[in-house]
Amino acid sequence: MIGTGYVGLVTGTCFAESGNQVTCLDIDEEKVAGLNDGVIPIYEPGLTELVKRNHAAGRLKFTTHPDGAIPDAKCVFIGVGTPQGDDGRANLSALFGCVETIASRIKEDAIVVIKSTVPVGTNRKVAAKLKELTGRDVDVASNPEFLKEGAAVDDFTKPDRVVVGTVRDEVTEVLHELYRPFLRTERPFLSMGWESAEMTKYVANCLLATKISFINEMANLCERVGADVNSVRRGIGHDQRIGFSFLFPGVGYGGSCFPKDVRALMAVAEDTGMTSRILAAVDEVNDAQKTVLFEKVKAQLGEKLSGKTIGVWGLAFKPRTDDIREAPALVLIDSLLKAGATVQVHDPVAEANVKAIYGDKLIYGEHHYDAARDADLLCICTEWNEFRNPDFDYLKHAMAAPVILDGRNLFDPAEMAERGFTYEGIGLSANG
Ligand SMILES: NC(=O)c1ccc[n+]([C@@H]2O[C@H](COP(=O)([O-])OP(=O)(O)OC[C@H]3O[C@@H](n4cnc5c(N)ncnc54)[C@H](O)[C@@H]3O)[C@@H](O)[C@H]2O)c1
Ligand SMILES: O=c1ccn([C@@H]2O[C@H](COP(=O)(O)OP(=O)(O)O[C@H]3O[C@H](CO)[C@@H](O)[C@H](O)[C@H]3O)[C@@H](O)[C@H]2O)c(=O)[nH]1
Repeated sequence: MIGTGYVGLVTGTCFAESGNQVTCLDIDEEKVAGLNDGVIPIYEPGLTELVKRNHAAGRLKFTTHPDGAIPDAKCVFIGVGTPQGDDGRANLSALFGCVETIASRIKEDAIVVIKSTVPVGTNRKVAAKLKELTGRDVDVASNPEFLKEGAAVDDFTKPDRVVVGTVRDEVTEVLHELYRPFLRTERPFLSMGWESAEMTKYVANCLLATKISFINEMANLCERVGADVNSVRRGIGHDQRIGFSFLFPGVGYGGSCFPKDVRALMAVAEDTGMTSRILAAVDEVNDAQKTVLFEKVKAQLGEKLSGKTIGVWGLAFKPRTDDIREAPALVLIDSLLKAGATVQVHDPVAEANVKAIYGDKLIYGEHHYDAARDADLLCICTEWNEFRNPDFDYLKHAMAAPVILDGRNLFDPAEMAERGFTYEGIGLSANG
């Protein structure tokens, strides 16, 4: 397994847990040294125990030396990052770097499996590159990953489906065998061509991102017309063609996947001479949604925020992760700091990652009540469970003014009014 990030470490560990011998290779020496000492570099529920158990059992190894990982492998998975490049396209330099590393070491009948999210056409290019470097046809398979951060182990071990793109049935069969332990509850193993597998990953993420931007736009409209988006959600969700999932309005989607994958698919379309107007709108609506809380802050406190103290609950792009990549909270924090506010923050696990960027520009509360203490206003950016049931009396007295702007709709506006708070969510209305 090349790459020990969210995808590589979870995949490698889960394959070890199902009895395979797995060696994880990464260029980050500190990360690998830590993993060999039982230090897990990311916060992901359930992962630490699994890594430690399989490492202790000798089924899971970590190395920075390609020779210690590749020559014996039957399958070489690539799970390195494919971040957004300057032009919006996926940057494949790490991935093709791996291809070079693999080519000189891979054994004759091994399969190279691309797990990273890659633009359509990449598997074909990797196969051509391997042929150029090795002088023979190396088996290449696309195996996109659909896990969500914060639920990664569960998603990997109980997938809704496994998708593989191959050009040879024998390769499909090896991968089916590998995934069989995770497909015991009749979950489908779907085999298709390279391009379809690559496209499946982007289409899944882009449809989910589209749902979020759609409901965010509708929530903003609800707010203007006095409707309540939660009532509307109930009104539409029971229609089985619509459903309830991924229709929670908020401060925009973040993370390392949706923003970059929407832009990467737009670039794929552009390369064919087509403009994806829907994806352009999804991206634009999301960027705008990340500014909604700041607009609400200004509506409450005015344009200039010097002398004002703002509390922020939640920094991670979603709960149960320490990942802050493209997190909406950071967009808000940047605007607050620029307007001169003193910003007090709290996140149950992502604070260290934020501190590494902002240092002493922010005040870090040990407890979420600390971030609200003496604040003129409190913003909620991530729906951590521990924020859902605060002691409202305590909070009201701890704050300089009882004003909450909730980017995740945790509370009921009518109840909040009764508790004596000025409270606004995203598309909520006291009219119900
Ligand atoms: N994070 C997710 O939830 C998720 C889910 C599904 C798919 N994906 C996709 O999976 C891929 C990986 O994402 P991630 O979030 O795990 O990334 P990540 O940034 O967390 O981890 C990538 C790892 O690869 C290592 N690396 C980079 N170049 C290397 C090289 N040449 N050799 C060995 N190691 C190298 C890095 O040191 C790092 O540890 C991306 O394409 C992403 O779009 C991510
Ligand atoms: O109704 C919703 C659902 C999600 N979000 C936001 O959307 C973002 C992404 O959330 P989620 O999808 O849960 O997290 P990721 O870990 O980014 O997972 C997505 O991206 C991964 C990487 O490609 C895929 O593998 C997963 O299937 C896909 O869900 C977060 O900022 C959420 O707050 C909303 O605003 N409203």
